[in-house]
Amino acid sequence: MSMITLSQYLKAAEGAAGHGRITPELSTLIHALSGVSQHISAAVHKGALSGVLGTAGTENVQGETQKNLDIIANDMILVALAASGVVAGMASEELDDCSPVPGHADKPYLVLFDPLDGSSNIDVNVSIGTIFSVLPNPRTGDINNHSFLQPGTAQVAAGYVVYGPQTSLVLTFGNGVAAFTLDREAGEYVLTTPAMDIPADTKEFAINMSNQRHWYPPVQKYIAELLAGKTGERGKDFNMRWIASMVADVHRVLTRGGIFMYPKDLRDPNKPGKLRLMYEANPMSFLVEQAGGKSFDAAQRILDIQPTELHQRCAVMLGSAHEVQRVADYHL
Ligand SMILES: O=P(O)(O)OC[C@H]1O[C@](O)(COP(=O)(O)O)[C@@H](O)[C@@H]1O
Ligand SMILES: [Mg+2]
Ligand SMILES: [Mg+2]
Repeated sequence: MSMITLSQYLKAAEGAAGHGRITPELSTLIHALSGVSQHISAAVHKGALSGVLGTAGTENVQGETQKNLDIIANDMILVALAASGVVAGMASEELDDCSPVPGHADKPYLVLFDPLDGSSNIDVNVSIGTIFSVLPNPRTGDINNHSFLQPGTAQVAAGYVVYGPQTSLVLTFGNGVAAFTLDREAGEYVLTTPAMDIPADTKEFAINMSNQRHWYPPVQKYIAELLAGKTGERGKDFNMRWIASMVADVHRVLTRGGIFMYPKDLRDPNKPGKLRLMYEANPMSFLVEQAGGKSFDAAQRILDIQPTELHQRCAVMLGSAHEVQRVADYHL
């Protein structure tokens, strides 16, 4: 089997004709993310030996307790992307406001990221990840929070790295989805799945069942149908998985199909779901659609949402097309 490295893949994309073509600057940006993710992966791999576990004792803008690794990964990505020379500004789950790169307001790209997704899993040795979304710089002067408020359809690239039994990088430029596996000894990612493809049908769902009593009726109805199994109206048994790292749950969906849901619920009308639109839902929705799946908040396509705030939340239902369509129809 001839091996294609990430560098070779990016070179080929720079030289491609038409839709698959990427700019050399975008290639540089992905190289920077690939490099820093290898450092994060190495730290995660060493765990307690690298001193990255534990809680930092601070809170982020959403009032969530920060883990040491949340802050370490955030700082590493900020430094790497600023040094790439192609990024005008960044926004992160761990920063209240965006971080413009001084003197680079004219550079072509803005990047939003969740530096460490699945924080509750860091200390218990379960898969975690980094999620990123790349937007064009609107070049309207200085970079501020408003520069980032573009719908998901504007993304020029998106992806994630999952730090699991293997470290995998999954990437889209809007021309399909490719997955790479980190070869730790060689220090590079190698293409292992050139075209991820989510089957339209599935027998697997992912939702935090402990929130069941808070769900709205359409989600209650849909999940009840799945739980009824063979003797219910769906006529088949469904299995359930919930890793509680979106990146790992979505990686499973991209690998073998399934539906992943984090619905909004009745608890707090000012909190429309748990997941963040700009650096969780949008990049994952771009990947899922590019792999043939669907992604909705309730009944609206997530990529069409016009954001109004950097850290806004939204409901998420994504994955196998027929299942996502079915639960979306219950919301109409
Ligand atoms: O604890 P819960 O309610 O199951 O939530 C799990 C969800 O929260 C998240 O961990 C939020 O991400 P962060 O760790 O980046 O805050 C998602 O990855 C995951 O899907
Ligand atoms: Mg997250
Ligand atoms: Mg996070």
